[in-house]
Amino acid sequence: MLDRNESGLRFVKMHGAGNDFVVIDSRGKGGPMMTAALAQAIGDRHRGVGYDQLAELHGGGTPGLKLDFWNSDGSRAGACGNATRCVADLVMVETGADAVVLKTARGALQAVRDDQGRVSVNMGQPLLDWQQVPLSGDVDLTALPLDGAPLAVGMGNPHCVFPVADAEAVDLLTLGPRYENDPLFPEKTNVEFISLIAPDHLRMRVWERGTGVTLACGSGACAAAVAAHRRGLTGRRVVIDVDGGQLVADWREDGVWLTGPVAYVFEGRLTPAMMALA
Ligand SMILES: N[C@H](CCC[C@H](N)C(=O)O)C(=O)O
Repeated sequence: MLDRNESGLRFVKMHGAGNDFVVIDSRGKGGPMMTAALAQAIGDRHRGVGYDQLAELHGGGTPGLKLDFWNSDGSRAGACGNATRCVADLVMVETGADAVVLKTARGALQAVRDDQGRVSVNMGQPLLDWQQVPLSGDVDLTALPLDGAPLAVGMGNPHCVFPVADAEAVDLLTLGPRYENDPLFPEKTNVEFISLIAPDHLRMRVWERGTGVTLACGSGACAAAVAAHRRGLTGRRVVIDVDGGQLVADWREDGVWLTGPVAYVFEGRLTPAMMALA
């Protein structure tokens, strides 16, 4: 057991609309320390802390703050909109600023806080070429025998978005893993089912690559907004009802802006026994 004087690796548990994160601060420590084995151990909801994504903040100074993402199965994620919003809030609280730039595999992402305490991040322009999503070839997904004629959208990570009549009725536990692992997606994919509530309002349920069913997915919300707009279902700005709350995705000239709530849950320290699993 850790006593009060013993040091351990500190973390903060946060969530954005129920999409939950362990945030590890490795600033000023000579680089990131996370390994796939440790990420997986911390991600275990029974033997570890449990999370949808782990976000490790590192770097700082002139090169800037950097953010890496891990899924609970120990795989890496190139983008995570909700964790970016949460960590941006954490940094803004610390600095007193109301804007911050975080460098991710997706690029340098700009985040701002509004007067209701919600945090927005510019997730960049969607990647729509098959090589960039990526898909395994130049295939027209609408011609495939996949239910609901999906659209593939890259947001720094792959998404397969199925517009369906009723997202509520979808068997997520069967269809999610089926499409996640379809050979059409060489890096696997996140899977979203969306249905139209109004031209500025969608319902979305999500199966995340490397994690499973989650209560919300920020990059998925961006991909859903892009897919729905391209299908002619919605305008460029949509409110998206997810299992854990509401997100807003707004496809602007400078990229897809994702807005939503952030919440702090607890702080903790990982024991040496957990760290030994690294
Ligand atoms: N929850 C995240 C996305 C995680 C994506 C991850 N599951 C992947 O492998 O791409 C979000 O808010 O954008």
